[in-house]
Amino acid sequence: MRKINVFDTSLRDGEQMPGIALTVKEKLEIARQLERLGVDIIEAGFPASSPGDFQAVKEIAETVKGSSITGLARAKKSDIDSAWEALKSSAEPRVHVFLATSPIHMEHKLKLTPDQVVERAVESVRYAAEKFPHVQFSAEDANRSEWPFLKRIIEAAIDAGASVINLPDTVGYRTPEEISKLFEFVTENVKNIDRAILSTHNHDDLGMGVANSLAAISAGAGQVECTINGIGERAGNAALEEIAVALQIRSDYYQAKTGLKLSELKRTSALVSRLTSMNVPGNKAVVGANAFAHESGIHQDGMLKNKETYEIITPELVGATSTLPLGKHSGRHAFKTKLNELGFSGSDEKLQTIFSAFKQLCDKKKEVTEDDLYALIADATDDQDSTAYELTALQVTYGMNHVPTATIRLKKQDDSEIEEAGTGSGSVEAIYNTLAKMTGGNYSLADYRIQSVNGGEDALAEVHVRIKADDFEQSGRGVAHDVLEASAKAYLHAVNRVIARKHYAKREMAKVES
Ligand SMILES: CC(=O)SCCNC(=O)CCNC(=O)[C@H](O)C(C)(C)COP(=O)(O)OP(=O)(O)OC[C@H]1O[C@@H](n2cnc3c(N)ncnc32)[C@H](O)[C@@H]1OP(=O)(O)O
Ligand SMILES: CC(C)C(=O)C(=O)O
Repeated sequence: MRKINVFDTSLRDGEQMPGIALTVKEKLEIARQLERLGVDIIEAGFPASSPGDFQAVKEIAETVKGSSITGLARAKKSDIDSAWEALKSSAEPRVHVFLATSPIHMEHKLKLTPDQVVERAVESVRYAAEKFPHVQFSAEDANRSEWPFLKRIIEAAIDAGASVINLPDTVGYRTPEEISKLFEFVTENVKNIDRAILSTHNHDDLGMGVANSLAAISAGAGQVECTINGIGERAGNAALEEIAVALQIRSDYYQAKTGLKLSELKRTSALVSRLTSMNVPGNKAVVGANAFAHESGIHQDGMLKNKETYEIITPELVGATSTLPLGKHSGRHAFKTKLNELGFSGSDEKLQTIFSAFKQLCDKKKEVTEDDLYALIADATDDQDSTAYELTALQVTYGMNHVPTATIRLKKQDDSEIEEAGTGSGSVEAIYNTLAKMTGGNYSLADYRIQSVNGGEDALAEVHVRIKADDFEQSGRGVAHDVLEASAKAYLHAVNRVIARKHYAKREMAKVES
């Protein structure tokens, strides 16, 4: 098995993604996690580009010692000097010098002739090699460059001191077959290539970033450049987690491995997503929320019988867990398993009744939660406790310099009514204090959210609450034209559900004991 060096550029090319700007502290936090993940080289930034990036690269170089740290520099002495100042304290100072080699970049962007580009590359690599023990040279837009010119500049860069040669597909233009041919050409024709490691760096404009990286590895690349969650300029870079897991799962095919601790992938993805505010799509390979979620009945049945029927990656490998979410496409096997987990041990007939109600609910609701399942169980098991209390009257007095007071009347299951008044520092708190007193529960409010239904002046208020009761939390929902009435209903809904849940658990326990 060949060892492939993983070069993570989330903090440099990844940060070039529109909408991302990381602080020094955030970059440091990500770098520490990349080190934990076992990344070989972390490209921490572009020191000459801003004082903030300089500082981030410097602090990462000073603190992260388990991975090699590098920084980007144009083919310019001042950029290389800046990189040296930022990186000199790192364990193995390493710089990444780049210069474009495609006709369009040389002529229109750099305004240099090919000869001038070679001269500038050699001068810069030589200057960098006087300071840094490791110099990487990237031929920007290599994949749209002319091959004889690439051969010439790569040989010159290696002779000038580059030990890594990167051939990026800067604009994500190539196909896997074309990338393979380029790497084969370079391996076979560059006369001093045995003195350098070849690296691949691919963008995802045509959705082939990962496939191109894997093709380059097959064709001889010893280093792969990628980012967590595939963040990066435009459509992003090749995703590190996808490359790493493909190499692991298909090691029979690629005959190559990385030194990554794959069980850190999910955590790393979540951290990068949180700090960059870039959501990971649910269907994203390896780290998406659905990557190990099986909803359809036939798949769930297969999974329950043998996980290998539908899972080629064990979720534990990447630090995730598999789930069988219940929804419109689920079948009886998974439904029964879930209900048993929730403590249901009723007859098959009861189960069938609950399953039918569940299927009807799925046609109305996108997501069926555990609370919904408890409610379905309670309904089907003749549990009348699901509405232990009903709100029949509510009055709230509020005024500046007055203590808000709520007066509430509730109807109990035996049709008797109770009334109580209570205060709070605000109107909602007054209602909740009063309801807690009346229902006798020891509840604390864990979450309170309000939204309007339909908008407009006559919009309904919809309130969602979560209350904490003993060792679990229970949600409740209330809708009314008035915000305070919706708030009271939501709280009472949650209390009724707590009571129903406790009764259900008690009855199941009694069944087990008898
Ligand atoms: C493929 C890539 O991802 S490359 C990395 C791209 N990343 C970034 O650009 C992010 C950070 N960049 C920046 O903050 C700024 O662009 C800076 C600080 C680097 C430069 O800013 P400015 O001096 O204002 O220049 P500006 O960005 O407008 O133009 C780039 C200049 O660098 C030149 N240049 C571009 N690449 C290179 C290179 N590899 N080597 C030398 N010069 C280069 C351009 O030709 C242009 O030069 P000119 O001013 O003589 O026309
Ligand atoms: C600097 C180089 C490697 C780059 O980011 C690219 O070509 O995409």
